[in-house]
Amino acid sequence: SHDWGYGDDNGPAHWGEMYPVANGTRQSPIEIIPSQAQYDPTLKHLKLKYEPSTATEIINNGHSFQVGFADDTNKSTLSGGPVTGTYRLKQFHFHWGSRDDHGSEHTIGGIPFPCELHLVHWNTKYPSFSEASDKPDGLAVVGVFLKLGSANPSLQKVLDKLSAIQSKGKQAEFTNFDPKTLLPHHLHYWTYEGSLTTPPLCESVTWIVLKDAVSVSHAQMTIFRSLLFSTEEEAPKHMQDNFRPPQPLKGRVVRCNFK
Ligand SMILES: COc1cccc(N2C=Cc3cc(S(N)(=O)=O)sc3S2(=O)=O)c1
Ligand SMILES: [Zn+2]
Repeated sequence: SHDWGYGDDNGPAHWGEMYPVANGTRQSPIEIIPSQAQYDPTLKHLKLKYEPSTATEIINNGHSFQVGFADDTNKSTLSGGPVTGTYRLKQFHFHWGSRDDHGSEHTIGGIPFPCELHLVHWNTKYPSFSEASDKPDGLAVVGVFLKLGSANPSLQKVLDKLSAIQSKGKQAEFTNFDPKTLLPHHLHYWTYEGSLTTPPLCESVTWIVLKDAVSVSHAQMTIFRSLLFSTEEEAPKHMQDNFRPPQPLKGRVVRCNFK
């Protein structure tokens, strides 16, 4: 089948041909305009509880790389914040640019960051991740911006593994890692109802985008770009610019838990 990607003939502008929901009413990412966000005093603080031993493997899936987590228990969960109930951590992954002046999916006041981290959680009211993945309240994704600055030692633990998964389809063991070490100190956030930012683009995501960014160095950004979209057999294509541009808000309101 005509595989989706980020190229000229299979990139975001073409996704609607295979996935009509691409033109739906709650698509992601969006441009976040801080002055237009509504402070909601009823929003709870975000409760993230991650157990490092639940990290299992790191995979190059040909679109990004992701660190997967064992989700058969409530050892690594998200609760509170804008959601009701308990959501289990399934995986985290990133989106980044070919240069340091762009690469994130969400933007703030039209400004992009070089990289954006997504921590994907699913609602335990459903029996499994795949059951949850297409329900309106099925997923909660925490988005974290990475801004250029000093090298991030916690991120480096993940980047050190990328040489083992350079090509599409490669995976390696990856455990004893606490994703909390990738988060900023304060968990102030914007939240809105959206979608997966890649096919199948399901409108099943409660987005929780953190206001504070964490650091990444230029040298670390070049390690992201050393990954390949291509398999070992194909002509090498550097994995970069794997982001979808902001989508129409279509009347949605973005709320925040900070003034
Ligand atoms: C059966 O549904 C499934 C099964 C396996 C994987 C996925 N996914 C696909 C895309 C996708 C995009 C995400 S993002 N960038 O918005 O955080 S998260 C995510 S996923 O849920 O892991 C869906
Ligand atoms: Zn993502």
